[in-house]
Amino acid sequence: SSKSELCHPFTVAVEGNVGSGKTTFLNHFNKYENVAVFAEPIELWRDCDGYNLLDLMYKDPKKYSFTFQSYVQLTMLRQHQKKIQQPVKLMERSIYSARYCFVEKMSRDGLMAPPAVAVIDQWFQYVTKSQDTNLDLIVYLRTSPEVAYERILKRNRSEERTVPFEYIKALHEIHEDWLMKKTLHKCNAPVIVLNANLDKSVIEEEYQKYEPHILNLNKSPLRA
Ligand SMILES: Cc1cc2cn([C@H]3C[C@H](O)[C@@H](CO)O3)c(=O)nc2[nH]1
Repeated sequence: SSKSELCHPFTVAVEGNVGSGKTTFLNHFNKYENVAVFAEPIELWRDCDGYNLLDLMYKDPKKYSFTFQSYVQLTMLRQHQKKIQQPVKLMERSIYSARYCFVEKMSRDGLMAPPAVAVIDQWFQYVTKSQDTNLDLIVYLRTSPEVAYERILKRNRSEERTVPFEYIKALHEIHEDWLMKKTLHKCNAPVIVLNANLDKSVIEEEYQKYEPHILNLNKSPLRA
């Protein structure tokens, strides 16, 4: 592979609501040796120097949203910066969904005070301008909020037990604004949209449809 590939591999972020099937998607691509897969560093969020920041955030969002999202931004930066040998890097979410979806939501809900949002945003602006966090492709696992919520209940992650449907519905709308309507902030890369409502039994075909794009096999630009 050329030197340039080693500096900046073809970087794909899979984005989507909570419960949109990102882990299933990542597992499908784990089998390709040309792809380095980076799941969300949720275990770091559950144990930052012994503190489960994810649990603290859900239990007392007003008090811990800034703390949690500040750490999320750091851990996502580290994922963007990780050097790999493979030509393709596939990440679960990105520093962009951290800022544009989750910080956005907490700001709108008044769970993160404006001064805290300002500090997170200053860091976000500095980091995305001074580091190579560029994405070459976003894969949007698009679900209905109902399907996403159903999966959250089935998965039954302990920290998510108190998450109300309204939160998932609002996060869905924010993802739609960002990735479909493109009215929320600028979108940093071409977006391919998958129908992630499909059941696990048939969704592999949906993945296969886009494998050439995700594995960067077509050198031609994305067809509209
Ligand atoms: C980038 C990013 C991921 C992310 C996940 N989360 C929450 C949603 C899920 O309940 C859990 C795992 O994705 O963490 C969050 O609040 N803020 C986030 N920011």
